[in-house]
Amino acid sequence: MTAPLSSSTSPRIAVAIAGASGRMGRMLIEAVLASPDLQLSGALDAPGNPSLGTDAGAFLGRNTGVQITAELGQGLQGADVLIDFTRPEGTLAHLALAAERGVGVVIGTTGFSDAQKAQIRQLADKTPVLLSPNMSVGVNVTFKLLEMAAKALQEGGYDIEIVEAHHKHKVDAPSGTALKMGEVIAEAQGTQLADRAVYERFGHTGARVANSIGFASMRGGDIVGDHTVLFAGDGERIEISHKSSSRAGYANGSLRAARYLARQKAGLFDMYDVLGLK
Ligand SMILES: NC(=O)C1=CN([C@@H]2O[C@H](COP(=O)(O)OP(=O)(O)OC[C@H]3O[C@@H](n4cnc5c(N)ncnc54)[C@H](OP(=O)(O)O)[C@@H]3O)[C@@H](O)[C@H]2O)C=CC1
Ligand SMILES: O=C(O)C1=N[C@H](C(=O)O)C[C@H](O)C1
Repeated sequence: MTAPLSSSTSPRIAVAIAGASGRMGRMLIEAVLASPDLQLSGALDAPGNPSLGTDAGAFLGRNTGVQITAELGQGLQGADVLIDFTRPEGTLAHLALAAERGVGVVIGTTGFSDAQKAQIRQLADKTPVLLSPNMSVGVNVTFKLLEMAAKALQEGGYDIEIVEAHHKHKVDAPSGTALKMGEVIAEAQGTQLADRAVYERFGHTGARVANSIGFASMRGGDIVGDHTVLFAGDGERIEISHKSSSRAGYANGSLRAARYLARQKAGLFDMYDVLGLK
């Protein structure tokens, strides 16, 4: 299963990647292959994907000996941890088999419904699962800054707006990160995002609803991921922004999450656990 490293007594962590030919899948394969403590054990992609049957390292001109497959059992063979950046329905199918086999799952996929999140929580009773809409260290530190700002700015009538921009291929809006920012802020103020979120404005909207949290999404070109939270008061405004210029931060965070999950028993975790921010 996992081959020992020649220079170390610890066995390498066997990592499978789902969404292997996607934007994140490729970043993750490259990052795993560059990590001496990790071993690529499997690569999954969607049925019908043109990459099926090819070597997972072919896009790098490398032969890894791991073929991309749509057969879940084969993709999870020998894995300690699966890292999944696909779509909600794919992730849930992967997680169901991983939970049966006790394989840990790092979930980067966004766009889950509340019912799908409940299924993830249930399956996390059987295997360690880490769910985070953003694996980058910087974004998770930004969540903490927002927690502090939301508490400090609760009085004084500060209006809160969350603006995000992503590449033209992104299929969900608002981004998972923007929604999480809204949840963090609402919770820090002792409220629920569902009671405050305004996702659309068009036409004669009337004046801004007091205490609402507004969302706006832009899509275009190759923007990796920008998020800004605006706290707009009378006579001043505060903006807290994070901008990703590369997907490497997401991949590196995911590998840290995989190393963390490999040491856990069943349960649901997030990047605060990995980064010690709880
Ligand atoms: N948490 C984080 O830090 C980050 C999260 N994301 C999220 O990760 C996800 C993937 O993003 P990205 O890599 O840009 O997307 P891509 O579209 O580039 O890649 C998705 C991959 O998953 C495959 N796939 C799609 N549907 C299924 C399915 N039902 N079962 C199995 N495989 C499937 C796709 O195959 P095919 O093309 O054949 O459909 C493709 O190979 C998104 O939800 C995105 O929001 C992205 C970046 C960072
Ligand atoms: O689809 C993307 O690209 C990204 N998705 C995540 C999200 O929805 O928040 C994370 C990051 O912003 C990139």
